[in-house]
Amino acid sequence: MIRTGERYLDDLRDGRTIFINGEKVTNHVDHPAFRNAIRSVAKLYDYKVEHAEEMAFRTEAGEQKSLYWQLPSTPEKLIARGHMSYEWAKQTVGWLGRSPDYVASALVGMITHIDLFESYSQERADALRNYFAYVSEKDLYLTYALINPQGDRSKTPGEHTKNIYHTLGVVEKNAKGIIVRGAKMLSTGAALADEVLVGSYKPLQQGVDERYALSFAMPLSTKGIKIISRRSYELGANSKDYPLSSQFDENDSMLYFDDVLVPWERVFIFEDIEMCFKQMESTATEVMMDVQSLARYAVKLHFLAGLAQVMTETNGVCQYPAVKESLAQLACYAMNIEGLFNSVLHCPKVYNGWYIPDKTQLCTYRVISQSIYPKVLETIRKLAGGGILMLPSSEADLENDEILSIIEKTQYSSVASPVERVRLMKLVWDAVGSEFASRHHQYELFYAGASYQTLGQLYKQYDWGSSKELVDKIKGF
Ligand SMILES: Cc1cc2nc3c(=O)[nH]c(=O)nc-3n(C[C@H](O)[C@H](O)[C@H](O)COP(=O)(O)OP(=O)(O)OC[C@H]3O[C@@H](n4cnc5c(N)ncnc54)[C@H](O)[C@@H]3O)c2cc1C
Repeated sequence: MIRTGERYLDDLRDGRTIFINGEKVTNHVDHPAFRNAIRSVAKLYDYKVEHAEEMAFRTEAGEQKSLYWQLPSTPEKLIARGHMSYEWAKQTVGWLGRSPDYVASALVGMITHIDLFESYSQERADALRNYFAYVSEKDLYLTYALINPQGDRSKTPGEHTKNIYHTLGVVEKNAKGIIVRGAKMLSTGAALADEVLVGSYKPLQQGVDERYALSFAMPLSTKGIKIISRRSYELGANSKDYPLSSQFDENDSMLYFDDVLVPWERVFIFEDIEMCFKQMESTATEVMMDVQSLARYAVKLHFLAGLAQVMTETNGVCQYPAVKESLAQLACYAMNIEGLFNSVLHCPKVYNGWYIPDKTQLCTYRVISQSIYPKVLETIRKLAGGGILMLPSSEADLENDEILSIIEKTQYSSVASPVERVRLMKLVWDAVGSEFASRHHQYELFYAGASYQTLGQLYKQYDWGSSKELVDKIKGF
């Protein structure tokens, strides 16, 4: 089936344990801290149903499924899923990092490498295959939690001797499954998704850290899973004052597992450090997710370039050569990423008959995206000047006749009305200066790993041999 927005909202009323602002929330779907972002996701589901021709496929059994569950058995299928992510990203103008196609793609990347899981354990591979069939059939929305809480980064989790369950680990195993306890650092979308996929992606030490070397998936409503939400940016955010925060705050939460039973049929890796590493490094997990990231990031950069252009038109500065250069720089960043997106879709590598995006190109994307984003923000801030602060405190000011009359006299633009100008500048602030914007800055810098990691991956992946051959060629003359 392909899920509708309504079905998603109904399913999400699952009684999960979620805390925010000192409160245990009972109905998070309608709670003012989460409800708008949840409805933005519901709209994505509806958009997909309305565009099922391009966003869904039929299985051999004739069943209709969302396109992000389709395995890339032909080059066209890889291209189609990339275009689907791009279309979806356009619906949120690139501000929802973890739309449901993100972690679904990670699972697809594991299934294309199911042989690796089979060589590790037939039972665990069967669990993964059955889980994939289940979530794709129900069209569930997954988040993931890979990274361990920082604690002391000079130590591995097992060396946190004051509390070895600071990090999520196994307490015991029994005939039914495993009992796990401890935290995962962040799970973006934990308030929005149905289930969480857990993995481990920080160095673990053989003989010390086996209890943390796990991968499994569970519904977020499972007894014992406690979702500790960060501050909500949509809470109290008027859509006119905060047009992005109020709709697309996808939330990041710490997940605490308070002695949670994970049945064996949901365990994909058990106490195996090498396999945890391979799950991310030797499958298509990351590269399949990265296709969604690239699509979203390209759309976001196009949006930001467009926003800067409209802002400079409104301020009457867009004709200055220096301003045009800054705008061209923004267009250049957007086109650079757009080009990489197209290249990734059209230059796959073949593995076991699957068309897999090229890892070197995607490692390059991660590095470039981290270095571009701060520059984009700085460019827009420099173009903005003080106009993004010379603004009424809130929409309420526009409803006060005395203040409105002053706003109408002072928010001058040759191309926009005073109120249009206020609304535009509020949008710019929400994109580059608000707490939501700041969180996005941090997201783009870290969601794919810290820069020492992304650069390290690219260093490992790059074809140094071919580069050196070029050097040898010229050395010979
Ligand atoms: C907004 C946001 C959303 C996120 N969502 C998710 C999510 O949904 N799921 C998930 O699993 N994770 C998520 N993350 C976590 C993200 O994957 C991590 O932030 C990232 O992997 C980096 O790990 P860290 O934060 O522990 O930083 P650390 O590893 O602690 O690194 C922080 C800094 O310390 C220094 N440093 C640390 N170790 C080294 C070293 N060995 N060598 C050199 N320098 C070092 C570097 O300066 C580095 O930038 C999210 C993060 C953010 C910011």
